[in-house]
Amino acid sequence: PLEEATKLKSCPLPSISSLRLQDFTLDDESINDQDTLLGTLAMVMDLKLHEYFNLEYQVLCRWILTVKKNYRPVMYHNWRHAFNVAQTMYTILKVDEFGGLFTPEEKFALLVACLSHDLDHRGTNNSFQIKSASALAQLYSTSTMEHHHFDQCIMIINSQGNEIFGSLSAVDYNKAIKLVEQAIIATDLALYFQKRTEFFKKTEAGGEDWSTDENRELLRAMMMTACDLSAITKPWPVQRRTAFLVAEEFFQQGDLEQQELKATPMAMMDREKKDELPQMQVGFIDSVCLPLYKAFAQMNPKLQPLKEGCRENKLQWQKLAD
Ligand SMILES: CCCCn1ccc(=O)c2c(N)nc(-c3ccccc3)cc21
Ligand SMILES: [Zn+2]
Repeated sequence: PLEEATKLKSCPLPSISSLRLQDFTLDDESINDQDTLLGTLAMVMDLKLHEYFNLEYQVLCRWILTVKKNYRPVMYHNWRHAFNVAQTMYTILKVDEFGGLFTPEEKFALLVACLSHDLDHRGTNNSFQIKSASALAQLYSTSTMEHHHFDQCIMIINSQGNEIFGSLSAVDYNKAIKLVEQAIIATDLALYFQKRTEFFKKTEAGGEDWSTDENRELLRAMMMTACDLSAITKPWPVQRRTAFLVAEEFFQQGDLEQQELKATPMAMMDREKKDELPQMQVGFIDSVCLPLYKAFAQMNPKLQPLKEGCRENKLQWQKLAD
């Protein structure tokens, strides 16, 4: 039978505007599975990355299909989440002042990392790996899931017919892989908390030189978090739906902790406390999300929609909490 990648390769690409891929308010529910694949192809092609890496189109198609297949059908950390994160990253990179800061290698690494950053997620977080002494926790004691996601990403990139970095020299291949690793590991929120104070100081002070290697690495890491959490910035109906998916995934972990680990889950994972969700959402927005989107809005007014969307959702959750 005709290979899936060959079928995908023969499909005409939708335009960026027809799928609204350059909108921060994009609701992925409006896009069918096939179009998430074509939309990903369209974003990579639009950034002219295939030319720069003389990427064979068939290899790019096969790689995207393999990545999508390696996401599990969990409530939140599934392929759709990876696609949404990549679409937000693409939209940020299309803001000239941001796109202009990064080389084609960095842009491709960021998109590859967004699409790969939660590969093979089981719907449980790092602390669950440690508490359950999972095989993954035996392998990686810190940023456990993030190291596994990177491991899966490399396994796919090195598997036959999926070698998207296949045309690179050994030196350039290692540089690309290092950029992807930094970006995927950066999605561990524990590392975001460690690095964000330095980032906020630099964005508040203004006049920072973001072209230095150190600052570009910091900025790439903060962009990964901003994209990873970007569901919190979406129009209310989209955010509300996503929040319930996240909460349900958390509750399923809480169920596992009670049944298998005989442990008491934390409030955010305890379905007996689901009435506290609106208040927890307000706390999450205030402590984790808003400061980050405010910093990005300070860097460039074209990123205001992220901050405004996040603020609007806080108001909506606050109303439900009162
Ligand atoms: C695994 C990390 C997920 C982070 N995350 C990404 C995007 C989101 O939209 C949301 C959301 N709406 N809510 C939460 C949340 C739910 C209950 C208690 C505390 C926070 C988390 C979240
Ligand atoms: Zn994620």
